[in-house]
Amino acid sequence: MLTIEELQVEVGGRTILNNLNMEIPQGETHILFGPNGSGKTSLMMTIMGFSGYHVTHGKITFKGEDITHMPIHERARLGIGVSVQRPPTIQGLKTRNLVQVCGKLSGRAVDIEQLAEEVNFAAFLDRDVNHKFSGGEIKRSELLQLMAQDPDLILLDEPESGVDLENMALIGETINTLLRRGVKCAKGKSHQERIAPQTKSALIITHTGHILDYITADRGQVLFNGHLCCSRNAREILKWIGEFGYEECVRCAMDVQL
Ligand SMILES: Nc1ncnc2c1ncn2[C@@H]1O[C@H](COP(=O)(O)OP(=O)(O)OP(=O)(O)O)[C@@H](O)[C@H]1O
Repeated sequence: MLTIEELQVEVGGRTILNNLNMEIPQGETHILFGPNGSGKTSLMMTIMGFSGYHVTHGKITFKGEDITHMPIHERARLGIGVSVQRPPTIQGLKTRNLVQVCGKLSGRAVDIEQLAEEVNFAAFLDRDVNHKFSGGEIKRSELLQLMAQDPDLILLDEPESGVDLENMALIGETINTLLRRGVKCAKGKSHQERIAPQTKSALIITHTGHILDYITADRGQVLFNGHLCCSRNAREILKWIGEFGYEECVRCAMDVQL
């Protein structure tokens, strides 16, 4: 579904990503780990096509189409959706109207009230986008926009940041719904029951790994200094990072390559 080849990206005159290769097949969820400043958000912004992220080398292909220099709205139409780490406050624009715009991208009729009920967000529809929203409310607002858009590739930048444990179950359940993974999450604990095969793909950035208690990850990857240096089971990676830190994780990956 998504293929990235020899990607080099410059931000603010600095090379942030270098010779990066990545493949996310249809139906797979990949987890992206990496220390602060390693380039995770830059990678996500580049895939989505935000301005300021200049591809100086390499190619990004989505559903067989070269999207390397495609405008952001065309990528959204093609089926890429993103929840960014710190979305802006937009005073004067109601959340309802933004969700409507997202729904139009999906090309189907969207029942905004019903979607909002699913993320316990109906009371926020007539508030300005993110204006005085709490951290958890911002995440729910982002997920509601994604539910309306219904993208085939979902990019999530730290979905658990600022979310309390109870709301984390709701966030996890919503992500599973977005991914078409039928998972039931009892409040306060993770209980997974797969009903249907996943048809959507996802790339999820996490530092804490809490999201892994709620979703099923197919693969984990580690980004270090703008390079992907490890690709294997996400829980194993999380355990090693916790025990030995990123430097050791990178050293181990280099040993494997030798
Ligand atoms: N617009 C910009 N101008 C200059 N440098 C930038 C810009 N945006 C990002 N950077 C730099 O690029 C590097 C990678 O940033 P990025 O946000 O992609 O890292 P990250 O891995 O997502 O970090 P974190 O885990 O802290 O969120 C950082 O050193 C950051 O300061």
